[in-house]
Amino acid sequence: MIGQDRPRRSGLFLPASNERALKKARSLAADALILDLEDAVAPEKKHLARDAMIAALTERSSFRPREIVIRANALRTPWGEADLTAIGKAGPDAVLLPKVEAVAEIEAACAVLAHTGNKDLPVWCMIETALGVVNVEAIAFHSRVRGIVMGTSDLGNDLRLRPGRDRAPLLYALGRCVLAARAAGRIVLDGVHLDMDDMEGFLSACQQGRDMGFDGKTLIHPAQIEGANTAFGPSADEIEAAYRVIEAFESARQHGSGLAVLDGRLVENLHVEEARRLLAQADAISDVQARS
Ligand SMILES: CC(C)(COP(=O)(O)OP(=O)(O)OC[C@H]1O[C@@H](n2cnc3c(N)ncnc32)[C@H](O)[C@@H]1OP(=O)(O)O)[C@@H](O)C(=O)NCCC(=O)NCCSC(=O)C[C@H](O)C(=O)O
Ligand SMILES: [Mg+2]
Repeated sequence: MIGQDRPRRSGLFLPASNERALKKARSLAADALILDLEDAVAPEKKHLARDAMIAALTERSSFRPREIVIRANALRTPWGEADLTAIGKAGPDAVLLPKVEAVAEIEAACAVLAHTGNKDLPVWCMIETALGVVNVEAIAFHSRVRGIVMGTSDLGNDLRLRPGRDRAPLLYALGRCVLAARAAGRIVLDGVHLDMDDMEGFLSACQQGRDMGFDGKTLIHPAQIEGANTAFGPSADEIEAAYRVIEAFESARQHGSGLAVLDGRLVENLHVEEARRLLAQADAISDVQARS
């Protein structure tokens, strides 16, 4: 696993062709910026977006500590090969492949990247079709894949479902993708909430995604960043509870027991692992904040 230690609570999409958004992004508290060359960019602006992406990456230090991920067009489109060639040369933190349905697409993308001399670029895959969900286990376990990102809008369309406010019709696909990503040790990000005026619905979707095990959520507007960072980051109460769990367990170990009881609840090794993971995430967030 590479770079799994950094926070990915919020992954903000922005069209690479949007100069104002690119400028704004340098001041935003998103953990990752996903510069889009795909669906947010009109066909006549694809070249412009690619050039803007290359220019942005020559100034990458101005975006730090944010992770920079570029979403390419698929290789089956007229722009995919040129996108991957430019991305391979520019060297972002990761490339995001859209609408991945089979391992062969990852191999083909990696072959284009390798032609540029970039053989190690982490690959994130969007799962946003029925076939993608069916093949998500093989996709997640591919050795170059580091992240799985849900494309819930395209997926809903492909499945012909109506997500509703509670997203119940999407839950099987979301859960299956979390399962595959966790089994393979990958990052996994939830899909976007398109209604920018519906903050209540957005926050509820963040909580649902957090409860399901997602690392974070993809976003479309700066106003969504704070809610995602709060929902997917540990709260002050959780941090305090984590310290207490570790302390209680270590004290029990010193007295020769493999179990502790804290506030009437059993504490086992797995809870200590969970507490240490939470504290490591809190440290990673503090580190990012200190570098902002
Ligand atoms: C939707 C938007 C076009 C709205 O933009 P705008 O009209 O500029 O909004 P505001 O006036 O409210 O913006 C206020 C300031 O914030 C900046 N801004 C806005 N959006 C972003 C952004 N995403 N990243 C960075 N900065 C942003 C504006 O520039 C204003 O700042 P300033 O200039 O200083 O005043 C726009 O939000 C947008 O384009 N959002 C992203 C859309 C996108 O990328 N969509 C594709 C990804 S989602 C997807 O594809 C779904 C997936 O594949 C699936 O299938 O589910
Ligand atoms: Mg999509």
